[in-house]
Amino acid sequence: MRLLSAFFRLYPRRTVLMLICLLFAGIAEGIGLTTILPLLSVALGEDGQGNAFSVKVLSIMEAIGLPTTVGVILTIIVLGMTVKSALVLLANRQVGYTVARVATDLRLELIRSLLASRWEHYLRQPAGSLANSVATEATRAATGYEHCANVIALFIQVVVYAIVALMIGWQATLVSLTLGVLMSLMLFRLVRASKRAGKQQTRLMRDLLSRLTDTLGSVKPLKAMARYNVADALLQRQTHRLNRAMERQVLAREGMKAIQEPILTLFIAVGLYLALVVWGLSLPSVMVMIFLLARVVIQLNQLQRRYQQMQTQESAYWALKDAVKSAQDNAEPAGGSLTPTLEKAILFRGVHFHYGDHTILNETDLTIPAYSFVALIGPSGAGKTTLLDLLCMLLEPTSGDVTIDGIPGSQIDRLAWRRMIGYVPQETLLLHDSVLANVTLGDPTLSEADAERALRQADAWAFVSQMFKGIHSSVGERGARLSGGQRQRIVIARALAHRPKLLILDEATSALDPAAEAAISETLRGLKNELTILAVSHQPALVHAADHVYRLEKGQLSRVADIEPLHVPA
Ligand SMILES: Nc1ncnc2c1ncn2[C@@H]1O[C@H](COP(=O)(O)OP(=O)(O)OP(=O)(O)O)[C@@H](O)[C@H]1O
Repeated sequence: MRLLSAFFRLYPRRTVLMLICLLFAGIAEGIGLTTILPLLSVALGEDGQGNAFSVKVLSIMEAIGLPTTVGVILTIIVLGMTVKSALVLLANRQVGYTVARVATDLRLELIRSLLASRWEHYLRQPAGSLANSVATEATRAATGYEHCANVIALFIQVVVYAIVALMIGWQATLVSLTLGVLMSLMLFRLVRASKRAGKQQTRLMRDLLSRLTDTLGSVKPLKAMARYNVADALLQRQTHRLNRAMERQVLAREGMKAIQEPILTLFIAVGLYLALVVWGLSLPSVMVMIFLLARVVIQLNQLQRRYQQMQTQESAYWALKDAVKSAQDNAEPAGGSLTPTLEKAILFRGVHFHYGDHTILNETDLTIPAYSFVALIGPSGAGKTTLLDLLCMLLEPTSGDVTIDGIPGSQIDRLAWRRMIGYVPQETLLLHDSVLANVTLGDPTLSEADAERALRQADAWAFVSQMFKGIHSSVGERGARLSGGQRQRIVIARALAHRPKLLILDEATSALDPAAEAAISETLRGLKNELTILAVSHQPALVHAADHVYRLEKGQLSRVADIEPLHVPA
């Protein structure tokens, strides 16, 4: 019931409304049911000599001025059931809407909290696991709410039937109910088995999708080296384990179904034997009892099955909530409130940064004058990307300060600063969409003209305008219809589309041939009047286009005075 209280806290209005509808539906049904026995008494002409319960109901009807005829009693039964159905419909509507809401809210909560988390935390999240949470777990968690609502609805119905049955013959009902509850306790092992299998499903599904996403992301080398059977074997192992978890769920669910009915029927038979033979109740009373207790049996069956399903799905909800909580615990600290400008310079002063005991930057000083072109070189793993991450305020220095136009990073509105940056990463990730969508990323403030300008600046317009539908042509899955160099130019255009004040290029031209790289370097030099450029590169043309070149090595940053002359092939 932890799940119910969690949903109640999240959706109090909807849950209360649903509960009220179900409660009144139960009362309406109860009123309908209480008149079944009096109906039989009247139909059999017992007229005041039937059992005590019928006599009481009929006298109440007379007291409120209702004729005790078969027609009136039947009308009460029909009305009771109609009102009950209408209220159940209202309750189910609330449940249906809430189920959709639960899934949407959980998805949004997870995505928002992850995007607002620290960069180090985000990097630790496997992409497949995130996709699984958004697709599978959110849906399973929402279904959990549906099962939870059904458990409550069935519980109310069982209580109503039991109350009416108790009024007719309390001993027989009590015996049947006690035996029914005993049976539920006996079958509880199967509920626990389902819960365990559900938890396994959640964990295995996460692992499988993480592995699948990684494998699909690197399928080309795997195919080229004929190594995909290794990945395939791994995926198959995980899929089989998942399959076994699902089989355990089916076994527990079907086992419960198969065992429940005969045992409950046996208990009802015991109750009826006692009613008919031992306590000698009248035949109409026993007939109504059969009807009511049969309903109690069916509802109890369903209640336990729904509870079992709720337990199976519950783990998805808690897994999602844990992921959200962990992202929230790792939320980026609130930055400053000052609006940044970039008119003077970016300064690194005595910046120190380490990953664990691995020092990346050691008392580093760096000046990037506004409207200049700075290149950063250094061996692989020296910490160049880390320095860029510090500049984007994705990471924070362990000590020292990064200032923008004299304002320390901690006082700057971090999001406003990032909006001033155009970032071209090492990996060129394109969406399976048009060139235009890839450049604007769906930003409604960017027009087609902005995209065209950016494509021209990135030296991409020549090949884009040659494509079948020009800027509206699809780039294919991950940009598969373009060459590596063309993909890089699209990504550079994306970084320039919103007219950034600082352009950061992290090995952004590594896939270009020397002539194309020289052309882009020239274009970038031409942009210097509009923005500041920091390029991490080993490419000669970019390094030669820069005003200042720095080398990062073993945690130390040094200015490179002389660059070898550049030879660009004709
Ligand atoms: N999130 C991380 N956690 C721990 N260590 C990391 C993390 N990111 C990078 N590193 C380590 O920090 C060092 C610097 O990495 P970084 O990516 O900044 O180097 P780089 O100079 O950009 O390398 P390359 O030129 O190969 O891209 C590397 O040794 C790397 O293994």
